[in-house]
Amino acid sequence: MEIIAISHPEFIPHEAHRINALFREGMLRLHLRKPDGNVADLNRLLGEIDPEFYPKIALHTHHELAAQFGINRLHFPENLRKGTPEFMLEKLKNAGFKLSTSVHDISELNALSTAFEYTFFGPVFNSISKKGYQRVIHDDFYLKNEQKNVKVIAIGGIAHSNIEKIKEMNFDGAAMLGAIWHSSNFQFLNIAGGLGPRQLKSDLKKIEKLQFISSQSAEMSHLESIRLALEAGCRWIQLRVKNQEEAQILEIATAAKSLCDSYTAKLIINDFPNIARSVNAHGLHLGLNDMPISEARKIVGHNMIIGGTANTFEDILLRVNEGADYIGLGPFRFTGTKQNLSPILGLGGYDELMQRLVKTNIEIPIIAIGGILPDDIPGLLATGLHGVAMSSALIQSKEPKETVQKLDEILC
Ligand SMILES: Cc1ncc(COP(=O)(O)OP(=O)(O)O)c(N)n1
Ligand SMILES: Cc1ncsc1CCOP(=O)(O)O
Ligand SMILES: [Mg+2]
Repeated sequence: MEIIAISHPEFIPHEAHRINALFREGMLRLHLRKPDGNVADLNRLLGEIDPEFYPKIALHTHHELAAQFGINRLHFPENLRKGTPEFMLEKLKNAGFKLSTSVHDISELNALSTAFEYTFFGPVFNSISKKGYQRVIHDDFYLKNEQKNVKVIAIGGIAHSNIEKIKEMNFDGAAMLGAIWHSSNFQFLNIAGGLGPRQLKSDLKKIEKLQFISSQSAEMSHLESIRLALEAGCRWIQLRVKNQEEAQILEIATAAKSLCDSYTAKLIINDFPNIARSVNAHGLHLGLNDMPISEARKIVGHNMIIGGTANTFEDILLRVNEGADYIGLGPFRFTGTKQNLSPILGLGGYDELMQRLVKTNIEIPIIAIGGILPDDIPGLLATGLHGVAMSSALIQSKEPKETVQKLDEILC
């Protein structure tokens, strides 16, 4: 659940100072919306905002200021969107701009260009700041995943007290205006209800550092391997069932979900978006030969983690563009757990790829996978990656609890 702030529509006293303070308190994104503001006043305000926050600002008007301030987020209000040809939006996206827009008619949501990262939709409640701006949905409204082409952020009358309702309605985030600027308390974390935006996002999309991959053998079923990992202390589990009917996998997934729930562990389903959705899993993992991530999003929604496999730098770029939340990069070395392995990367391969990511400013959690042993982890972490996924090393460990404890210490 993302919380986005929208500026006061007029220029207000000490505005830059307030904006800087809100960013320092944890605000992640500000939409600078001054519908009647002239370019000189907007220029002055931007000049007074701390440049470290420019990457978190989206411009609603006077997009020509973006280059001068190094701003890469552009918002297209409804009329501007309708007057901008698709090729222009694509061109901006390909040039590295993050685009957003606003929609007021729900039927337009699933026809939106995927050049947009997200859209505002509303008013979902009666507006706090705009008198007479009445809500367009009812209390029992539910936004179906099939209705969305891009992330949908609720707008209009959003306050701390109704954020839970917004989550229940299946919005991907909420945009606040009146609750911020009409509040006597300018502490952003208080306004968002003690749930800072970082925390709200991290609750749902936090990427853990140790993922256990289930496996089946003559001695152990998938569910038994998952129980072993949970008992050992692992709290991020991937159910990876091969060569079984989907109906049977759904049955195993349902049992895996309640097992994980009883240990407050997160469950990722490998390969099957519909099963991930049916069992309300925490996430889904897709390989390069599985359904594209952008298509799977339409099934599982934007609140579910989707991991994508990569073996090369080009694969990583593809996964990032598709909207993956983490990358399973591998294999590190040969493993019998998976058939048809991609080329082995070894430590040198990870080192090279991680350096290329830093050089190109790409930030996405990278999870190493494939034949990893506990002693490999310090070297892997030194390349800058986020965590590891393991199967056989945990299943074959003589003391799984001690092994997970040791891994947690290294990975924390
Ligand atoms: C964390 C993680 N990374 C990579 C994979 C491999 O996925 P894929 O390439 O689709 O191969 P299969 O696992 O489906 O055989 C993964 N499962 N998890
Ligand atoms: C699913 C997968 N993808 C690449 S290697 C691998 C298997 C990981 O298991 P192990 O840790 O036993 O090698
Ligand atoms: Mg797969």
